[in-house]
Amino acid sequence: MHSVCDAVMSTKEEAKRREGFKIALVQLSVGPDKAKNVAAAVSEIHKAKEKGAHVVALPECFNSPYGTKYFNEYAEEVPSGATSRALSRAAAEAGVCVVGGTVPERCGDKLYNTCTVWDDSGKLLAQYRKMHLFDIDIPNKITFKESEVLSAGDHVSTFDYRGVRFGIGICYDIRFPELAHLMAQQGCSMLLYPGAFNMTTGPKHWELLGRARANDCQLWVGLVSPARDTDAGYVAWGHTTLIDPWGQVKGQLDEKPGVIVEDIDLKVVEEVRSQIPIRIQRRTDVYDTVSKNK
Ligand SMILES: NC(=O)CCC(=O)C(=O)O
Repeated sequence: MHSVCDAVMSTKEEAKRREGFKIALVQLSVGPDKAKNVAAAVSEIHKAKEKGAHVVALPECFNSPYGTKYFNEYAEEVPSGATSRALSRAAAEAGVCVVGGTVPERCGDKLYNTCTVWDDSGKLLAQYRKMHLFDIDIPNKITFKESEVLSAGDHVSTFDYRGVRFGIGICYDIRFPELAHLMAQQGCSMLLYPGAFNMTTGPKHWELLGRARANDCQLWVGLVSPARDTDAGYVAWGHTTLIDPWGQVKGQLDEKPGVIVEDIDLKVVEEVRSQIPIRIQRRTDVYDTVSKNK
């Protein structure tokens, strides 16, 4: 039987929980050995738990090198594939929520760039397929065409954990403020973008876009990259970054493997939103962003 004292304690604990949580953004070294990549991710999930993390986020394409020629070979079904099963088990064993970066997902004859999210019992909480495919051509710098191999997702994906609503975008998705706005409108306090920018657009836009989305949606943003491997066909910028709802960088790695473990204070979301009330000042009589697909 629960006493009044127990009830007061649990209300206090609940109130504290609502104030925030600890996040780990893991910048992994990714190579051609899939099993090794997945084992490294699992090991980092356990280490993050030891550092007190409640939510652990991995980078884009963490089980495979990033490149159109790799996606078919490394693709797995969700949630039956080996990588899904390993993430589910790691989340349950460590007792954390795992935002599983991305993996090439096979579904029928289609391939997607997909993020899976696992709760602390190992249950699949969310599955998001990259909506804006990375097709760019900057002459003499970088040409990339994900759409040669991948199909685009068409659903916005948010999930709730510890009473907090999170939204997911994948890398190039961050260039599209409409997606971020939809997730903010749906009640998100934090957006997580597993991403692998490159040596041309990374220095120019990675932090800028993260700060822009944090500032215009007034929420926390986490950008999670693989570490840089200069021998890889696609060289990632790295610089995993955590940004607060004021648009300020609260933590940033360089190009090497590493992890950011930080407290996420949810009161800052309310503070910014009440002090600069753009959310209620939007001229939706003139413009709007609406979702046509939940
Ligand atoms: N993996 C990606 O979507 C890369 C996006 C990118 O580098 C960009 O500049 O945008």
